[in-house]
Amino acid sequence: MTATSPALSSSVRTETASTPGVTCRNLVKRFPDGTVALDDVDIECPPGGITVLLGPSGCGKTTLLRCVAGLEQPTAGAVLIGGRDVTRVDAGLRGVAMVFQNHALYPDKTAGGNLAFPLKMAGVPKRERVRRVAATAELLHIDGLLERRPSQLSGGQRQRVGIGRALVREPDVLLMDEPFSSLDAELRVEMRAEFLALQRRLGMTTLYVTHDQIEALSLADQLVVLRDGRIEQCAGAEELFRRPATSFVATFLGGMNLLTGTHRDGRLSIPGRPDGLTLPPSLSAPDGVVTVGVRPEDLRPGPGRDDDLSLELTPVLTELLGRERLVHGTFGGLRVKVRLHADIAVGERLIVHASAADLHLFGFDGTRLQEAA
Ligand SMILES: Nc1ncnc2c1ncn2[C@@H]1O[C@H](COP(=O)(O)OP(=O)(O)OP(=O)(O)O)[C@@H](O)[C@H]1O
Repeated sequence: MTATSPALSSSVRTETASTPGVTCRNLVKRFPDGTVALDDVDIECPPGGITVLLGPSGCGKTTLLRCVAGLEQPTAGAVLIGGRDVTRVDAGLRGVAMVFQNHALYPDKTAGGNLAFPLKMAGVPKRERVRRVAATAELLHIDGLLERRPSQLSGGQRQRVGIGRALVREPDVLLMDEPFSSLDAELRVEMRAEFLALQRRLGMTTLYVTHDQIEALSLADQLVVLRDGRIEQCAGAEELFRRPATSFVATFLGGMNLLTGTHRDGRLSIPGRPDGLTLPPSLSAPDGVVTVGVRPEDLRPGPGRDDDLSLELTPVLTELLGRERLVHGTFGGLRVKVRLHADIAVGERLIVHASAADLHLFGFDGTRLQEAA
């Protein structure tokens, strides 16, 4: 079955001749040393939308981009662009451009020279080259910097040139591999917003790799979480955050607390807590090993209500986040994080509650058990 998100942003275009989507069909990539980087990956990237690939280091994100770009040949499966099978088509003929984390600019060329280079290689006549470089530079606000070499540019300016060098080719498909991860936090947020506005304006189908969950949530029309070369979940960003399909997705996106124990008759026995935990009556969990998930921001101090889950924690560490604090506590042998507005002393008793509606239930194999959360 092809993974495609049911709840995509309205800004995603329907497929037209000018905006092809990208399909990865049963992609497998096994490297000569036996490493399986992609294991039967099916993704449908909607035309004009941003599909974000998210997952831990080594899960296959870059390999997937490289297979779409044509820089890597898959061991099995196919890549389709606009419905056309391009698996055996040269990278330069796919209508795809890639932006790398480290910009990969030519140090000896000026910014303008870097922008013009891919056009020169493609045999674009000089007049047209000059026109396109000027238009791209204006788009990215680097028109005053075209005479400078990369060493004379700031990190953000260099990355603008990197993006410009991809856009100047007017690609149908833009592939971005952690493009802003080397920038400082403030600039990263600024560049991300600028890129989003630009992508919405130009509407090229985009595959975007990131480690950063905030970046993933803010950019994705469709979010794909990869784990060990396989798709863990593919959905719209909000859907994926609201209803993670597995406990892995739940912890990876939003750092959900997972309380795993053995359930019987409304009580969850947890290692190190012989008294266990009483589950809210409305949470219908099967008997046996289950995991109850709750996000740090969904736990609150103060009086509990009838259908709440209540936890008595021992705080072991607190971190200041700004207005809030992240309190790391223990509950038996489990670690639990809570976001609080007030400070709390380490070692002090802390009782927190969560509404049943904010709880997520996963089975012994980590898959989601309940439909609504
Ligand atoms: N040329 C190669 N030969 C052998 N194994 C490789 C090769 N390139 C990548 N791998 C392996 O394939 C797996 C996926 O690598 P990939 O670079 O796609 O992961 P990633 O999710 O992009 O990681 P990161 O976030 O750290 O960049 C890893 O186990 C990696 O070691």
